[in-house]
Amino acid sequence: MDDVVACFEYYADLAEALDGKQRSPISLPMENFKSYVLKEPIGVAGLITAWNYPLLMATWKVAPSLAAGCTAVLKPSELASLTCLELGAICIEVGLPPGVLNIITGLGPEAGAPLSSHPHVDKVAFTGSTETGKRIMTAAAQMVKPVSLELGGKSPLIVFDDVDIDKAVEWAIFGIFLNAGQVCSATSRLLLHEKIAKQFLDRLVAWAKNIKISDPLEKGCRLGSVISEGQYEKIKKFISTARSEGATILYGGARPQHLRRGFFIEPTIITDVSTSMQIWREEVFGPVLCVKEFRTESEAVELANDTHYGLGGAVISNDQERCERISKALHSGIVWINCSQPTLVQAPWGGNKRSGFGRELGEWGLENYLTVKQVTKYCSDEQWGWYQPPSKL
Ligand SMILES: NC(=O)C1=CN([C@@H]2O[C@H](COP(=O)(O)OP(=O)(O)OC[C@H]3O[C@@H](n4cnc5c(N)ncnc54)[C@H](O)[C@@H]3O)[C@@H](O)[C@H]2O)C=CC1
Ligand SMILES: C[N+](C)(C)CCCC(=O)O
Repeated sequence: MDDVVACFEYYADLAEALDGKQRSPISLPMENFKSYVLKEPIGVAGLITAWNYPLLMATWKVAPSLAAGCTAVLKPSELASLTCLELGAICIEVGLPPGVLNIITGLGPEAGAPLSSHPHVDKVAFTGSTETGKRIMTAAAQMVKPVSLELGGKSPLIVFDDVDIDKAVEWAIFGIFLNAGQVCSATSRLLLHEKIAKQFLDRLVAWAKNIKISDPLEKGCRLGSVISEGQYEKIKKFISTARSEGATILYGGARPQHLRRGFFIEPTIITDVSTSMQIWREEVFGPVLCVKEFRTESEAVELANDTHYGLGGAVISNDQERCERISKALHSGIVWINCSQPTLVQAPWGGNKRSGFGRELGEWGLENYLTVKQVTKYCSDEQWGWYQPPSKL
């Protein structure tokens, strides 16, 4: 909720600053023309979001689209619509004019698809799976409608041998078990320097054992159930496929013994992974971490970039120059150094490759909903002079 509030406050400030940025002059190499730029709302924004951070993901789109001066139609996930409906109620309470923010609920094909293909929707911003992202892009293409897509990921976390083990282990845990791993940017592939691998894995298991798994409403809960039975079954299938492909389930992999009901899965750590395995290649969207070892920096980078995705990436090392080098080498839209997941509303958020394109948050998030208009004025008193003037007689 704090992040939701911070996001609305941030874009309220950017909305005010936008007026001051209008008519910004373009420097030209001649005097008889003057040009400036207007930034105008793109029109009606269609906003389609997923269930994993339902209110926050909606806010990342609603706040900048309204700040840009657009009207918006929000279609939250059918699995988690209530907080967005509550946002609608708050908008009425605070006097947002009717029609500025519209919220429609329903299934993807019935409510989301018509929004992405509708001729009166001028832009679609989407967060969700890569498969749905492709469908939305295809539908929007028929109207030559701009889209921004924030899709899945299989983000790497590289840990070198010069780190404080417990500090790094905590980031590794936070990077994959936060929100039960249902995070697009989760660092779900851990790359460990071979010199510390054994010690690191021992501590990782010790920390994983210590995670409080419970009803999320219970105080101190750090791992709740996953969203649905479908997701639960999908995650279990990923784990059983990893096992059948020859990987080792080092820890977890099953329902916690103290929780008989609910879609709970233990924090799961998988080793003996090869790069052809499904668990290395595909997004699980659950509390499942796969681990590989590396010897050299270049091997670490090669393994980190061995994915069709490109949302996040992280490196933990005490060698700051190495961290900078790796930040440049990673093919992703976000790099965390000596941490994983902290998200700042001021900084751009989004991915490359099959993780999508376009950036949310920061000033880039506002640009998503603005179109750029150049205004060019001829300011000479002279005749233009391209054609021969006809005789005045
Ligand atoms: N990377 C990410 O942020 C997320 C990834 N996922 C992954 O995707 C898998 C499926 O989860 P879903 O919730 O079904 O994700 P999804 O991508 O199908 O749904 C996200 C949103 O798109 C809408 N939608 C679905 N089909 C649509 C269509 N044809 N046109 C327009 N809108 C459409 C849905 O109603 C929902 O609001 C999960 O198991 C997970 O692995 C899910 C949520 C977020
Ligand atoms: C804020 N954060 C990083 C925990 C989640 C952002 C949304 C996502 O990547 O699923």
